[in-house]
Amino acid sequence: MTGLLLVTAVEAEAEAVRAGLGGRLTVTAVGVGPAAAAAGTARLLTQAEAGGRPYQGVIFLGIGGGFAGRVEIGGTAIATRSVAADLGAESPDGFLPIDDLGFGTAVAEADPGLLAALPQAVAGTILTVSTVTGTAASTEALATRFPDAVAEGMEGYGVACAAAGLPFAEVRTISNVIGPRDRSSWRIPAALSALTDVGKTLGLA
Ligand SMILES: O=C(O)c1cccc(C(=O)CC[C@H]2O[C@@H](n3cnc4c(=O)[nH]cnc43)[C@H](O)[C@@H]2O)c1
Repeated sequence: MTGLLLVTAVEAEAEAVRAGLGGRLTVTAVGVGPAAAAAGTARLLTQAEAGGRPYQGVIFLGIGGGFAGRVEIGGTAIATRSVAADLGAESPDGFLPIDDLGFGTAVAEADPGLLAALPQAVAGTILTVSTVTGTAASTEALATRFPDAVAEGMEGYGVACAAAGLPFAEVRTISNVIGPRDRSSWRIPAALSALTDVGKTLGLA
């Protein structure tokens, strides 16, 4: 596929994707968290537009946490939608997303055309969080609010906002189970290897 902007959060993820792409597309690290990733993506899109070679779509690729029983470590999750899980307001009656506050939407739908170019994988909602989930209580709260959520990361919704109407998709390869924080249990090499496999699929599309 030509004209696609591929972005990751960090350089190690970009290198992993590049290893699979075989030079057929470029991939750029745009920063960790929704704000940095949105700003970095917007800059790349603006530069391409100014250079007369606008992108036709944006795919975010990165490692992420997976909900237990929904996706395996080393597996791949594809977002049917990217949802900013902590964008809204707390209330005594529970969390209120910005959709309920009248400030737009916390939901970015994936583009069906881009999904068709991605490998077969576990599909579902991928949550965007500014704080990595790290307790049993917050994991349970998210799993209850989002029964179809398969994974979480820190950039997807931000990148989708920067894409501003361009086709968008998010891919997460799973480095860790979402739950009580235990950094020693993260399997980053397995997740990076899976990102290389995703890159191979994209390089052939
Ligand atoms: O330490 C390393 O070698 C290394 C290599 C590649 C990536 C990393 C990161 O820590 C990337 C930060 C990135 O990870 C995403 N992430 C991963 N697991 C979760 C999670 O459980 N909840 C939320 N985000 C997660 C996140 O999108 C960060 O951008 C380290």
